Amino acid sequence: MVDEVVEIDPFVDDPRLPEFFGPAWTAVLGFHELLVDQGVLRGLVGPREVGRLWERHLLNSAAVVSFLPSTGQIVDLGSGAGLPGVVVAAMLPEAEVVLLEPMERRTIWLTEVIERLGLGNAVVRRARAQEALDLQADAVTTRAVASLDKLYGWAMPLVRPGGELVALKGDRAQDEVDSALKQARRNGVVTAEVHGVTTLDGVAPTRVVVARKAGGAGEGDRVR
Ligand SMILES: C[S@@+](CC[C@H](N)C(=O)[O-])C[C@H]1O[C@@H](n2cnc3c(N)ncnc32)[C@H](O)[C@@H]1O
Repeated sequence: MVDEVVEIDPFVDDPRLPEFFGPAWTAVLGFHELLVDQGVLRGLVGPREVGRLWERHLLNSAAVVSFLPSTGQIVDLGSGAGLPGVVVAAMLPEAEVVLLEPMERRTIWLTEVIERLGLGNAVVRRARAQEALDLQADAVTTRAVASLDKLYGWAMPLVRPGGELVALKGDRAQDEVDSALKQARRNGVVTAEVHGVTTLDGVAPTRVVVARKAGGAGEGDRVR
């Protein structure tokens, strides 16, 4: 009789990881350890996710980084366990990353994580997006929070003119973009592009939606 099956993460000792994360490696590895140690216990990740933390969560989070500015303010809307925000803060040390999360229990975790990892460029803000309208970020990231039609209304008011929403999405990303055109226009989105991103060979590709807000130099004022 087997009580518990522990899935071994196939990427846990992958020698490509330190090179992929570069100077962020120590912090990202530390974040992985904290999630393994306390993530399930504190209700932040499901038990089955522990064996998939690298592929489904940490590398997946890293997929947004190439679409983000390296300086300025980035807001991670609905940060939860810190995905993708903590990974973004580790990989973009010159940017200020606001981990925006309404649930107190999760903000306590996020505060502990940034202290333990020494991420001086990250701050935690306890609020729903609709309550954080003073923010005017260069970019807003988000993963697993809501469908794009709802996200546009929550995220775009927090994006400065010419800034962008960078959303991790699944296989239906293009469908979401297509069915949220009205909400895109209403919220000042001028372009919405779906990018397929592969972080490491052997890791399932992910989709990133980049939606740019009107107001940048040389842009029209309607979604394409
Ligand atoms: C399913 S979790 C995803 C967490 C994390 N982004 C991830 O990918 O693991 C959704 C998170 O969004 C937060 N959330 C829900 N509605 C929100 C809102 N209106 N503004 C900001 N955060 C919100 C929830 O509290 C929760 O932590």
